[in-house]
Amino acid sequence: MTATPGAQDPTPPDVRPDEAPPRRRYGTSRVMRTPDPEGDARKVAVLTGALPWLKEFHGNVVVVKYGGHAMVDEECRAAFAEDMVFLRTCGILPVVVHGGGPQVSSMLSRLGVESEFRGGLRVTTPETIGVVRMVLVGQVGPEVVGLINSHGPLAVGLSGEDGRLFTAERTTAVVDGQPVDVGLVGDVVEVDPTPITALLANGNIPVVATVAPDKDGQLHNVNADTAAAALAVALGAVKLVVLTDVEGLYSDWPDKSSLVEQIDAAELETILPTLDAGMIPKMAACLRAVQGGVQRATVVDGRLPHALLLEMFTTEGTGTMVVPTSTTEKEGTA
Ligand SMILES: Nc1ncnc2c1ncn2[C@@H]1O[C@H](COP(=O)(O)OP(=O)(O)O)[C@@H](O)[C@H]1O
Ligand SMILES: CC(=O)N[C@@H](CCC(=O)OP(=O)(O)O)C(=O)O
Repeated sequence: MTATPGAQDPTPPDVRPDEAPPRRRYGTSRVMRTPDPEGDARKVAVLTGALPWLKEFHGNVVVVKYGGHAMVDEECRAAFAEDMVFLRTCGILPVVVHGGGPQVSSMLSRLGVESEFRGGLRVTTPETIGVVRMVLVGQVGPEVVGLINSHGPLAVGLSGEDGRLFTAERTTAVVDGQPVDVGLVGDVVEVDPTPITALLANGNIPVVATVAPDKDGQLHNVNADTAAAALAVALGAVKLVVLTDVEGLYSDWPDKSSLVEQIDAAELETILPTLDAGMIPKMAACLRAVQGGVQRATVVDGRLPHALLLEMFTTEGTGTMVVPTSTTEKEGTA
């Protein structure tokens, strides 16, 4: 894969929230606060605790994969949009790669086409690739852009086709260790990050839909986890955060007490062939990201409002964090 790293903009333009909070008034109308030293101490601890992470991420690219299953309810969707504007306002450079698998499946079912997945990848035919593009680029993408822009007019949508952001190459799924044909499904073999770096330099939040042409112009369906990892590597991102509909990776799925808090690349590579369905492309993407130089890749529960902020700005973090091989710390790895 060819890539141009180092897309960071160390001096992002001043990005202001759309409205300043109301000022407390002094003078004749006195504000009578109920004393709450414990509450105040907690607030101060949260704010000062975030400082090391704000410093670490400032001016750096963070790729956020927003899965179709994480776009669950209004509260979570609004929290996601607020979080993106929060990051940008702090001088961090979020790049959103969105999914939309459930939305594609629901459109196909309305058209009388049953969805089939193998090894976590949708079997995509010349007839259905148009529907995939229509839903991802024409429906889900604009919805995510609109959501973010209702909290600050920063988001701009594009797809792997725009400015030749992605070049795809036909790939196969892996089922029981064997390659299986899934039709017009691609892997990202080349990234030209110019359209993204231009948007970042302009203070925008790029929102990427994951269809991409191959070198002959044939459109392919690219799994959004896969595309997010390729983009994170190409942009030299410090972090990949994958928002989904589980707490993280369970070592003994579906046993909910088996959540993995941290796993290194070597260990993940060993267990990857044993994983199921949607977790295959997700964990393969995290592995690809850290092996490609991204410092941390984390799978986070997108059903919890602001889980992304918890993950990024607290020492404990949340979800499952993938770290490069031989990094063993948990403390201090938000
Ligand atoms: N070991 C595992 N740990 C957690 N989830 C798993 C595991 N194996 C399979 N899954 C399934 O993978 C799903 C997440 O993948 P997917 O549905 O593709 O999400 P998204 O739309 O966010 O990309 C979970 O909802 C869960 O049902
Ligand atoms: C090849 C392949 O499987 N493409 C995915 C693209 C969307 C996606 O990845 O959406 P989620 O992140 O919501 O699962 C699909 O057609 O469903």
